[in-house]
Amino acid sequence: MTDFPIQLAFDDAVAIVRDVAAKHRLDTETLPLSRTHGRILATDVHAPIALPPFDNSAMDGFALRHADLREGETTLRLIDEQFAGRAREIRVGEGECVRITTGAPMPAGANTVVIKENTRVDGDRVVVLTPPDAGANLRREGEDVRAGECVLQAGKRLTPARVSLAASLGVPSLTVFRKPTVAVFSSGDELVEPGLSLAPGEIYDSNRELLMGLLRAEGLEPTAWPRLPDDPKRVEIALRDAGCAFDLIVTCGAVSAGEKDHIPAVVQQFGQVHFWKVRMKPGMPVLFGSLDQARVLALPGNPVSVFATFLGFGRTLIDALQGRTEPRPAERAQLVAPIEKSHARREFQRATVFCDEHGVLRADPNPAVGSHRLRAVGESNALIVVPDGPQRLAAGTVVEILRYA
Ligand SMILES: Nc1nc2c(c(=O)[nH]1)N[C@H]1C(S)=C(S)[C@@H](COP(=O)(O)OP(=O)(O)OC[C@H]3O[C@@H](n4cnc5c(N)ncnc54)[C@H](O)[C@@H]3O)O[C@H]1N2
Ligand code: MOO
Repeated sequence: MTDFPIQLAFDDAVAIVRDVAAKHRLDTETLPLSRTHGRILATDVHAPIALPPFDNSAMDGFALRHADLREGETTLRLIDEQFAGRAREIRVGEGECVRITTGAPMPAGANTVVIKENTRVDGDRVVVLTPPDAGANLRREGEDVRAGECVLQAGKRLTPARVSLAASLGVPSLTVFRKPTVAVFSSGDELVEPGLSLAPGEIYDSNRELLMGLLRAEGLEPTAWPRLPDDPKRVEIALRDAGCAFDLIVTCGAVSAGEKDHIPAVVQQFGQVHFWKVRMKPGMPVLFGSLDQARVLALPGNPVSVFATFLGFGRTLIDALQGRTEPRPAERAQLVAPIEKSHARREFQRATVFCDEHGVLRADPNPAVGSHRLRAVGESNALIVVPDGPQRLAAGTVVEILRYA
């Protein structure tokens, strides 16, 4: 008997990840706007000013009083000019107009802008060739944002558009959740650094680069720890060290049933296992736990399993630690070829997702079988999520996809 769930369903495992991470949500920090890109907002932002902050011209032309215009041509007297920049004290009176540029504040008295191309200028006379509609080419104060409105909500990811919205409101800094610090471990006596030569039985370490890249793609700055040998004491010391210093430990390998799979024992003995082994394929031996101040995501060593478990749990964990409440957009695509499976586990299959000529997103499954076959991951750009239970999915069936490229 264990005091943690084992062999649990994928959705139950995701729920545990979300729950545990929410309880260990990271603290907040206030940063200048330029450093908030990609971060999760921790407090709502209310607009300190309206947007636009004043009525202004949408075009280069002449500001005028619409009531002065007649059918056909109208000649107005050019009395001044107002360019984008500080507002001058100008008033447009009857039969008058003011030269104006895009973004310049509307002078008092004017309510319409005629674009330059619809005029003929002769000294201080401006002939309006065809009358614009009343209020044409104006951008009204507050039409985009009213002062005091909540424009950005806590829990949302700061995209470039959202950061620039804060900038347009004159907000110089934002309070965001801290990014988790991450230690990455690969483990196994068979692993060799690319560039060195292989002795019989050895392989190159590919998972470390895979994890470093996947974590960096999430906006994190992972630290690669020296590779772990298959030595229980060394595994214990390294993981416990990292547990004191990092928010998140991501390991790969040494988590299954082999004699050299030491990671579960260390987490169990010195920390807490939240679950071990999930009904998924590949990635079944995945473990989630806590060690000192860190959450531990221990991924199986097979490269494709690393991929499936990172996309399946890693992203959820990183989001929840950072207080993200805005869900990532769910994506679906139509199968190009049928998929059949007889086992009960949720399966993650490599596929190439593309948009066909009718604008329909389609997923072409990659026929490679085996969680060691990394090449097929590189040749694909998404994982198809094949639901729990035996399935016979015909071509054309709409399936969930997890895109990674
Ligand atoms: N008797 C059982 N055997 C296995 C089980 C099981 O339940 N009972 N599970 C299988 C499954 S499923 C997987 S997945 C693997 C996972 O095992 P581990 O997480 O303990 O990983 P390792 O044994 O250390 O390695 C598995 C495989 O991946 C290669 N590997 C490991 N690290 C790297 C790396 N950094 N770069 C490239 N390749 C790596 C390693 O050499 C092995 O070939 O266990 C099954 N066995
Ligand atoms: O499920 Mo393992 O993760 O087959 O490769």
